[in-house]
Parts: sequence; structure tokens; C-alpha cells
Amino acid sequence: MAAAFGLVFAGFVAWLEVDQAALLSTAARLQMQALPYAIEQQRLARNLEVMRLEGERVLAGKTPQARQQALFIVSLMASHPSVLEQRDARALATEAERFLAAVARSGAPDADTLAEWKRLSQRLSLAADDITVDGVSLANREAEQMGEIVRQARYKLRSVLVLVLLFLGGLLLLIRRLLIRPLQQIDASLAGLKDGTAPPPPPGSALHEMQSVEAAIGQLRTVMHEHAQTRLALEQLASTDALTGLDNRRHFMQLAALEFERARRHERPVAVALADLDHFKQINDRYGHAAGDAALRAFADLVRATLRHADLACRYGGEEFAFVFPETTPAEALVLAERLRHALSVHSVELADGRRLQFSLSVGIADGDGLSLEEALSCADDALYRAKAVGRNRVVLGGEAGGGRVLPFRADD
Ligand SMILES: Nc1nc2c(ncn2[C@@H]2O[C@H](COP(=O)(O)OP(=O)(O)OP(=O)(O)O)[C@@H](O)[C@H]2O)c(=O)[nH]1
Repeated sequence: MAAAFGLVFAGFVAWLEVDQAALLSTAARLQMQALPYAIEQQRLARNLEVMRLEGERVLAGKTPQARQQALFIVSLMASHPSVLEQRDARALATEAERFLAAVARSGAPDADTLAEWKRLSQRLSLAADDITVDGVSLANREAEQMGEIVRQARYKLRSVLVLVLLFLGGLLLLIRRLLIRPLQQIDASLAGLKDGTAPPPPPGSALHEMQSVEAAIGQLRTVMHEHAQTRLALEQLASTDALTGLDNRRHFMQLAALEFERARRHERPVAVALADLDHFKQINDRYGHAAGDAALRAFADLVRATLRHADLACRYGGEEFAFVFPETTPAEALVLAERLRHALSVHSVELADGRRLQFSLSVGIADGDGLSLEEALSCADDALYRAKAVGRNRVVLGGEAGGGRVLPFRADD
């Protein structure tokens, strides 16, 4: 496009240069020929006019001296180089000079002489007019030609201006299509690349360099997406118990500490619980380790289905599980734990050989109010110990909330 524009533009410039040369040569002609010619013709016309006027004086002269003086000037004009150079003027001037010389010699003119002079005078006057017009018309023609060249040049300049505007408009459109829009798309893609989910910029540019950038962003997106997936997977691994899918103990302790801090700051209730599957060793021994694993997974599913979304649950270790119940009083925690215990008591796990396995749960609960997380867990551990001690498959509220007593909370299954 730039090359085409350059060619057309150069053509216009060359065209304008032709006009400029024509203008210069016309101006030179006007200066060197037309104006001197006009001045020469003016001089000739003036001489003929002077001849005519002096001829009038010859005819009107009262004395021979006056007529001779006027005739002398007539002769001077008739022999002027400007008159002699022009054939028609010279002939007319000679004719007038001879006629006036005769008149000057003969004295007072008669009617025929006056009539003859009148004709000669008219011819002199007309010749002077014609010569004046002729001199000016050449200069006029040259001046008109210069005006025409200037007018043409103005049209051409306007055409060049329109061409330049069209080129600039086209250039802007191209820049927008090939550079600005792809850059905006690349910018949007870069802005959304943080999580690796941003789509790569659609191919928007015909420019090779821009396509390379777009392709690089597509690759970067893929790498970042994989990186984000890997990071998520690692975070999951680092915070989740592989067997049950519940939070692991380390992650649980972090979340629980935050929850305790929040409850303490806002003076809100919070409760904790420790749960232990009963006689789990027997399950392993009787049905095998895989059955024990299946039981642990089934219990985790039950936890997820039974507890509220805001409750925290983790595999605390082995067959032991820990819970934090935010915004929950000890009495409400008892209800929650009992709901879980009851759900397990009516649940059975189908083993690989088709047999169904049933097992129970003991839970110790503690009020977190005024305690640290560790203190509350220790209190719940005591309650769990008591639940085991008084027969298992029950929920026990420990600490002061339990009134210093073991409170078996066992519903009828
Ligand atoms: N299958 C399986 N068993 C586990 C896992 N973790 C711990 N155990 C077993 O769980 C059993 C826990 O037994 P104990 O601590 O004696 O307690 P228990 O048999 O449940 O008896 P109580 O707690 O007093 O009711 C051990 O035999 C462990 O090997 C596990 O991930 N999978």
C-alpha cells in the first residue's frame, strides 16, 4: 500500500513539476517578450497619435512658421525607429508626412484638403488604437495562460491532498486492524492469564510478529494452566487425607485456629469434637485391612453428608476424627454429633465379598468458649475417653459444660 501510494504521489509531484516549468517559461516569455512588445507598441501608438495631433496643428497653423514647426515634429515622429520598423505604420506615417508637407507649403487648406486630412487623421487614430490593443493582447494572452496553469496546479494540489488524506485514513485503519486490536486482545489475555484460564488471543493480525506474540501467549496460557492445575493438585495433596478425602490434621489445625480466633474476637460460641470408630482393630482383624479402609471412607462420606457446610472435619489420625462446629453451643454440638453417631449406627458398608459391615462411633465434645484450640481438643479427648469407658457408641460432653460429669447422650437407635 505504501509503495502504491509512493508511486501515485511521485506521479503527482512530477505532474506538478511540469506545471511549474510551464509557469516559469510563460512568466519568462511575459517578461522578455510580451511586456517589451507591449511597451514598443505603446510607443508606436503614441508616436502616431502625436503625428495626428501635430497634423492638426499643421492644418490649423496661421503662419508658415507655426505650420513648419508642427511639420517638423510630424517628420520627427515619422522617422522614429518604432515607426520605421513597422511596415504599415511606416507607410501610413510617410503618407501623412507627405500630405502634411504639401499642406504646410500651400498655406490655408481648402475643403478637399480638410476632408482628406480627416480621413488620414482617422486612419492614424485607428492605427494607434489597433497597435495599442495588439501590444496589450499579447501580454494578456500570456497572463491568461499563467492563470490557467496556476488553476490547474491548484486542482492537482487538491487531488494530492485528498490522496494523502485517503492514504492516512487507510493507514490508520490498517494500524488499528493489524496492531491496535491484536494488542488489545493480547492485553486482555495477559490480564486474565493469572489463573491460566484466559483464552489465548484469537488470531487477529496478519502481521507475522503479532502472530508470534499471539502464539507465545497461547503457549504461556497452556503452561500457566498446567501450572495452576499442578499447584491446585499439590495444595489438595498437602491439605487432604488421601484415604478419606477429608482435611488432614495439619490443614485442619490451621483452619480450626482461625475459627477459634474469629470466635474469640467476636465472642461467638464454638465447639469441638473428637470421634473414634469403635473396635476398629477387630474390623481389620476380622475383615481385612481393605475392609477397614472401606469403613473409613464410608464414614468420611457420612460426615460430608451429615454435617453442615461451615463445620470443619478432619481425619485426626488412624480411625480418629476431629471436628470444629462454628457458631455452635455445646448443646447444639451434642445434637450434631448425635446425628452423626445415629446415621452411622443405621449404616452398613458393603464389602467386596458382598458381606455388609456395621460399626459404631464414640464422640467426645468440648465447649471452646474461653479455651485455646489445644485445650478444647484435650477436653474433647477426655470426653471421648469417657465415652469409650462407659461402653462406646455414644456422645459425651466434657469439661464444665458437661457439669463435671460424664453425660452419655445416647438416643435409642
Ligand atoms: N484399615 C485401616 N486400619 C487402620 C488405619 N489406621 C489405623 N488403623 C487401625 O485401627 C486400629 C485401631 O485400634 P485401637 O487403637 O486398638 O482401637 P480400637 O480397636 O478401635 O478400639 P477402641 O478405640 O478402644 O474402640 C489399629 O488396628 C490400626 O492398625 C487405616 O488407615 N486403615
